[in-house]
Amino acid sequence: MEAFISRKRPKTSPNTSGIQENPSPQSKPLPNEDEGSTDLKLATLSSLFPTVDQATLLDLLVSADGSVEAVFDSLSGKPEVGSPRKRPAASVGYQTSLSAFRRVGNAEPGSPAAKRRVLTKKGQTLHLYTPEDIAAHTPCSIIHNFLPAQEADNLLRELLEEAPTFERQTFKLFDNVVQSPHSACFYVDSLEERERQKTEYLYNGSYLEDIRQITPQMRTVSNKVQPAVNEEITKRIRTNYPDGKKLKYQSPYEWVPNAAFVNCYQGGSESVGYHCDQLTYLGPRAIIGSLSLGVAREFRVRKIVARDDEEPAASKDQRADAEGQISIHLPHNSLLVMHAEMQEEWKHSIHPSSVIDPHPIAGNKRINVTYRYYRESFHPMYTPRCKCEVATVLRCVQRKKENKGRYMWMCHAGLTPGKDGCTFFQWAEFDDDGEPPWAKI
Ligand SMILES: O=C(O)CCC(=O)C(=O)O
Ligand SMILES: [Fe+2]
Repeated sequence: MEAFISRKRPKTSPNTSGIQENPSPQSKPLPNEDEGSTDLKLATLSSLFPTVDQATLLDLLVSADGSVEAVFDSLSGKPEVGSPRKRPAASVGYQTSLSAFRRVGNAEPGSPAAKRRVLTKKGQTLHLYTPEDIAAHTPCSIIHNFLPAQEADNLLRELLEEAPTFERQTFKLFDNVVQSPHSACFYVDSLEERERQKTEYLYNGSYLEDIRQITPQMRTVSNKVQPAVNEEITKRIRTNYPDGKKLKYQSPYEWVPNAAFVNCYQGGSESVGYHCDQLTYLGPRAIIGSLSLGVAREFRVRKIVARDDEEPAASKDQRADAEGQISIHLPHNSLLVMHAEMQEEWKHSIHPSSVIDPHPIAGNKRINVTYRYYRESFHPMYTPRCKCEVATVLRCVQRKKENKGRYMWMCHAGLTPGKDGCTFFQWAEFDDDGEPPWAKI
């Protein structure tokens, strides 16, 4: 079984704008290596169960790790698996929950142990659509149709007008200077903060020149994102974390968005590669609220696999693929919350796509607003400085088993194109709430 999920699915994006979507997207065929085998399996199952719709069969195939035999068993009346004929029709066209079909073994149904069963396999991609599946299998939660339709459309229109002046960020990757394969711009709450940002905060070793003040519409939306994200955080702690307690270093205080990166992806080829967001100004166990507008795209996540120092250096791809990846589908007007486990333990990306459904307002563009909480105690005037005389970056050890989860301050200048930087290194200490020692002084 090479791969089990086709990226094809019934075209079902909700049309919240009330405008007719273009029924014939101008899209190139997708060179999808998975397609043949999955389609063949679906066709086989369709011929065996002509009354069961294709979306249900695909759900079942996913939950059965691609085994036609297991799906056949399930549909032939095995007790663990609910009868798909009794399933209510999905109100929107997303995949209905996999959980109804999951065999939970000895774990209590719905318990974190049952939920956290690894569904992905080496080299494969598990596609998730429903809030239940996303919360159960990733460190994220999603709210579909987050804003009133008109408000989402208006914000999209406004940001589409701004987007042509956005720039591609440049950064240093090993010895090369590379450009991000999409454009972005940074927005902050006030003009004073804009000035502070321009002169005090480094990003990839440089000061940002184009920083804008959030628009009144962005502020209104931010005021709605704030309580929604806080509610999701509370829910996540209660249902997913050991003993229903926040994680060590996670802030117990309210999440207050005061800055936002707005990203624009024009066409399916624009993307962002696998990365973790910078914790330098957010602190450990940061939480991010990410609003998607326009064209629906795939947000892919994968867990970082730690390794021993003695282990022979496996190839990067081998390690990356060790647990497969998960694709979260982000439709227009969805709010994704990246929870406290995300930045330290997982990587995320926006996957390039050969096929997109044009959006009635945005055409081939996707706009994304990532709301962030810059914590005062992580202002660069407080954080350690290196020999280059600039504030350092905060990193978390992710791969080396020995120190996994420890934080460190490192020289920023090594990230600046044209600069080498120094070798400054200092372990970072925080209290249980993620506050640095100077916060108490
Ligand atoms: O476009 C997205 O949904 C994600 C963007 C992202 O990862 C970032 O801004 O750090
Ligand atoms: Fe990111």
